[in-house]
Amino acid sequence: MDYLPITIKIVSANILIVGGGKVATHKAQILARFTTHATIVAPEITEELKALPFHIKEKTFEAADLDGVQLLFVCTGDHELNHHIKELAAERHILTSVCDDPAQCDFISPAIYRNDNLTIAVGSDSRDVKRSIRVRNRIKELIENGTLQID
Ligand SMILES: C[C@@]1(CC(=O)O)c2cc3[nH]c(cc4nc(cc5[nH]c(cc(n2)[C@H]1CCC(=O)O)[C@@](C)(CC(=O)O)[C@@H]5CCC(=O)O)C(CC(=O)O)=C4CCC(=O)O)c(CCC(=O)O)c3CC(=O)O
Ligand SMILES: NC(=O)C1=CN([C@@H]2O[C@H](COP(=O)(O)OP(=O)(O)OC[C@H]3O[C@@H](n4cnc5c(N)ncnc54)[C@H](O)[C@@H]3O)[C@@H](O)[C@H]2O)C=CC1
Repeated sequence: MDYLPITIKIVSANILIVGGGKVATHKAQILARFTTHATIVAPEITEELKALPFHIKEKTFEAADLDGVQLLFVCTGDHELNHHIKELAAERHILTSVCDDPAQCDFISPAIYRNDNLTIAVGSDSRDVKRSIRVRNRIKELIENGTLQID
């Protein structure tokens, strides 16, 4: 067990997503349910991502983009670049998640079901993300069809 499940107050945190493709978009869409305060940096950014209320920097990543960042999602499609960004972030003690390398993640994102203030977060210690999604979906279904009472 390498991961402690905690919930982090992010309302005024400086969050950066590097990458603007499919994965960055799904991370940003989930993040947008919790905050309007985040920055995206990538030379190519999807229209769905641009539609979110985040600060968009349409350019190649530079080390200076890490200035003041507290929580970092590294989501480019380039494995070597992701690794390099993680190293720069580690020097700056920034909590970092690397989308294509669980072993490099300081934190990992669970599959979330949220109902008002109740959050159910399912994780597999990064071992089996499809299982986490499956179990979250089952819990959601049981709650929404009334089989599992949460009140
Ligand atoms: C370790 C972790 C790190 C992290 O990203 O935090 C990680 C890593 C990887 N994911 C991969 C694949 C996919 N991940 C998703 C989706 C989600 N991934 C999420 C979490 C995590 N993913 C963390 C582990 C959590 C745990 O402990 O179980 C979710 C739950 C939460 C979120 O992203 O916020 C979110 C669901 C959101 C929702 O439904 O609400 C989909 C489906 C989709 O995209 O639709 C696919 C395609 C699957 C397919 O192949 O069908 C690959 C292989 C890439 C490859 O092989 O190329 C890696 C890398 C690897 O494992 O090596
Ligand atoms: N953690 C997760 O949940 C998942 C992770 N993955 C992994 O995520 C990785 C990314 O996949 P996609 O988003 O589909 O790739 P993609 O090709 O759609 O997007 C790549 C993004 O990286 C950006 N980029 C490239 N060079 C850059 C630079 N120098 N600076 C800043 N941004 C740069 C591009 O502009 C583009 O926006 C893959 O390696 C895949 O294995 C895939 C599915 C889910």
